[in-house]
Amino acid sequence: MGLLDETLNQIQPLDEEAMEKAAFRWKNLYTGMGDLGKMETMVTQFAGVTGEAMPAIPKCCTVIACSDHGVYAEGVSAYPQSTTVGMTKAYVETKGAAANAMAYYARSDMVVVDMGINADMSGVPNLLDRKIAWGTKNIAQGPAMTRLEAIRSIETGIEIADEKAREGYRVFTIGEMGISNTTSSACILGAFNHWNAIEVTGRGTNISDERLRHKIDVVQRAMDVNHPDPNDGLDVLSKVGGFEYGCMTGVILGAAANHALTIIDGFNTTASAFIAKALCPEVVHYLMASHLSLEQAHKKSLAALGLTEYIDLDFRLGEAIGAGIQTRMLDYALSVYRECAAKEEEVKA
Ligand SMILES: O=C(O)c1ccc[n+]([C@@H]2O[C@H](COP(=O)([O-])O)[C@@H](O)[C@H]2O)c1
Ligand SMILES: Cc1cc2nc[nH]c2cc1C
Repeated sequence: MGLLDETLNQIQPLDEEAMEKAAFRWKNLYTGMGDLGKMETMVTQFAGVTGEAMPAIPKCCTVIACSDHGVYAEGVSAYPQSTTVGMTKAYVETKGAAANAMAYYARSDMVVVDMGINADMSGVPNLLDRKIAWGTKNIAQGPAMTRLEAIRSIETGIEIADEKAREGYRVFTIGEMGISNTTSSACILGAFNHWNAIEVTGRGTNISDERLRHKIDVVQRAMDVNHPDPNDGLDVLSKVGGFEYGCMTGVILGAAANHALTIIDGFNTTASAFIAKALCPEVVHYLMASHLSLEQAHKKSLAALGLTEYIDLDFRLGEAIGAGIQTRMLDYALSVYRECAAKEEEVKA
C-alpha cells in the first residue's frame, strides 16, 4: 500500500471523550457558561484532534507550497509569473515577506517548498526542493498533471507533516504562492460544488473587470475540456489543480493522521481542503478556518466544508497570514482554558 492510502486509513474520528471533558471544564471555569463562545469551540475541537482533554500550547509549523501554472499563458493574473520566484526567494532569503513577519508573530516555524516553480531554484538556501515539474500544463487546453504526479504531490505534503509531527508539532498552518492559481481554485471549487464559472471566479490579485470576464471564460473552458469528476479527488487535482494544492492536501491528511490540527488560510488553501475531503470526508474535523478571503466564493466554500471564518480583514493573500492570527487566537483560548480556575472537579492533564 502506498503512503497516501496508508495515511487515509490512519485518520480516525475526533476523540469524543476528550471533547466531552473539555466541554465540561469550560462549564466549570470562572468564565460563566458559554461566555467565551467560539474560543470554547476552538479548544474543544483541539482536544478532540489531539485526544487530550488538557492540551498544551502547541508547537506550530507553517508550510508554504510554491508552484507555477500553465494557465498563466491565458492572461488570468494581474502579476507576472516571475512573482512566484520573487516571493519564494523573499520567504527564504531576505525573510522579509509578510509571511515571515506573521510566522514570527505566530511563533511558527516555516517550511517553504518548491513544488513546481517555473524556474531553476536549485541553490536557493532553505528552500525544500520537491519540484515535480516546471509548472503545470495549461488547464484551458488539457489536464494540469498526470494522476501519478498528483499522488506524488500529495505524498510530499504527507511526508512533511509526518516528519514535523514526529518533531512534536501539533498545529500546521498552510499557505501557498503561485501566480494564476485562483483560476485553478475556481475550477476545483466549481467541480466539487457544482458551481458555475461566473459564481466561482474571483479577482485573484485584483484583476480588472475586463480581465475578470476573460478569466470566467478560461475557467469555463478548463471545466469543459477536462470534466473533473467531483467523486474523485485525484481526478480533480490532476485535471484542474496544481502541485501546491497536492502538497497542502497532503499536509492536511498527514496532520490528521498524526492527531494534529491544520488551520487553513485563504481561497486556495480552502480548495486544497476540498481535495482532502474528497479523499477522506472525516478530515474536515481536523480543519480550522481562519480568515475570509476577498474571493467572492470563499464564504460559501467554507460553509460547504462545514467551517466558518473567525477573522474578516479584507485579505487577498494566501501566505498563511490569516492562519497565523488564528494560531495566536487558539493559543490565547488554550491559555484561558488551562489557567482559569475551575469551580468544581478538575480535568487531569
Ligand atoms: O487564497 C486567497 O484567498 C488568495 C486570493 C487572492 C490572491 N491570492 C494569491 O495571489 C496569487 C494568485 O492570484 P492570481 O490572480 O494570480 O490567480 C497566489 O500567489 C495567491 O497566493 C490568494
Ligand atoms: C505580491 C504577491 C504576494 C503574494 N503572496 C501570496 N500570493 C501573492 C501574490 C502576489 C502578487
